[in-house]
Amino acid sequence: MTTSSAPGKVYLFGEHAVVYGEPAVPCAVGRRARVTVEERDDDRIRVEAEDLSLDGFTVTYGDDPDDADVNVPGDLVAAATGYVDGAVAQARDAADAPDAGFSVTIESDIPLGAGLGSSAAVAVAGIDAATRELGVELSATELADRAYRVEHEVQEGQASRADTFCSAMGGAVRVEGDDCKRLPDPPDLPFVVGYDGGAGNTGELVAGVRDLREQYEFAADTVASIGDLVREGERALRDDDVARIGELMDFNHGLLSALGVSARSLDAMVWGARGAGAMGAKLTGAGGGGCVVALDESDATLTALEYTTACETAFRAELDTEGVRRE
Ligand SMILES: Nc1ncnc2c1ncn2[C@@H]1O[C@H](COP(=O)(O)OP(=O)(O)O)[C@@H](O)[C@H]1O
Ligand SMILES: C[C@@](O)(CCOP(=O)(O)O)CC(=O)O
Ligand SMILES: [Mg+2]
Repeated sequence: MTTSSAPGKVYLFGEHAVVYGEPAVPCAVGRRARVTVEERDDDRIRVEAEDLSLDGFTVTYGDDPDDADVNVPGDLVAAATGYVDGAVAQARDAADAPDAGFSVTIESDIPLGAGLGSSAAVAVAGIDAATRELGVELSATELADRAYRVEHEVQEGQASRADTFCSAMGGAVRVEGDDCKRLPDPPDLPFVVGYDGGAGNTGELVAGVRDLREQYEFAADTVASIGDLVREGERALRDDDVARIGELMDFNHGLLSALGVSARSLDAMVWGARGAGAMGAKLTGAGGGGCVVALDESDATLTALEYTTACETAFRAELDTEGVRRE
């Protein structure tokens, strides 16, 4: 039995635009997905995922999800288990063990589909645990690359390396196309997260931005402007200028909103945070519902979010310098 964990993340800047080759800066935070894998003596996969939105289920299946001995349609199971299936496929490939079967248990304190990168954390931790269970050790960069391929496939060919690289390496990272690196000395940022209790569908939201970008030149310009904003943000990070970082987060939220990926609940939380004096506030990740991230050293933003109707829970998040971890 082998267990690995990997962190979720918040985007300081650059989600969505990063899919089109602009830079982005995600930061790993101290909420993790833990994946435990045990090799089976048959070729089946059994997944226990209490947090999955199919009301918590246990499912056993072979190659065909329609065989699943669970009382829900095969395509629903396939959608919900896409990242786990992808992780298993990557591990089988890496270990040259195409018929390996696994019992997989997932425990996570990252809300699902909320922009905190639960999918990347599950993919990274899942590949690491499953390959180690088969006696193969991959480096963090190999894990990041294989987890990226999983996200790329599940998100139907539209994914960046940002979430998976950040989850595998930890810390604050910079991703631009295939060029991924850790930022050497990021400032200490007082992250506050507000969560509306909902979720957005990453694949659909990414497709919505792609369509707008194809339809309108000014939407393509908006994506390019996010790239300019991220480059300005990198200068602010180098200068430890937290006030400017916050101002740029506000601007980034506006540009994401123009691209149609915000939501009433996300806007309400952003304005709740700003009203409480946060240095900056924006949605994080794909949007549509889920989380916002704000910067505030004091407790004012946390308290204001707790009193914002749209907000289900609010919490502080610390930068997690550790990526994938062998438990
Ligand atoms: N605890 C978990 N157990 C099983 N699968 C999970 C878990 N957390 C995340 N996932 C997978 O990741 C998907 C959510 O990923 P995504 O839509 O990209 O949102 P995000 O990455 O922002 O959380 C879920 O539908 C599920 O397939
Ligand atoms: C919208 C996007 O930039 C980030 C998605 O993040 P999340 O899955 O919502 O946590 C997509 C991507 O980079 O693959
Ligand atoms: Mg995701």
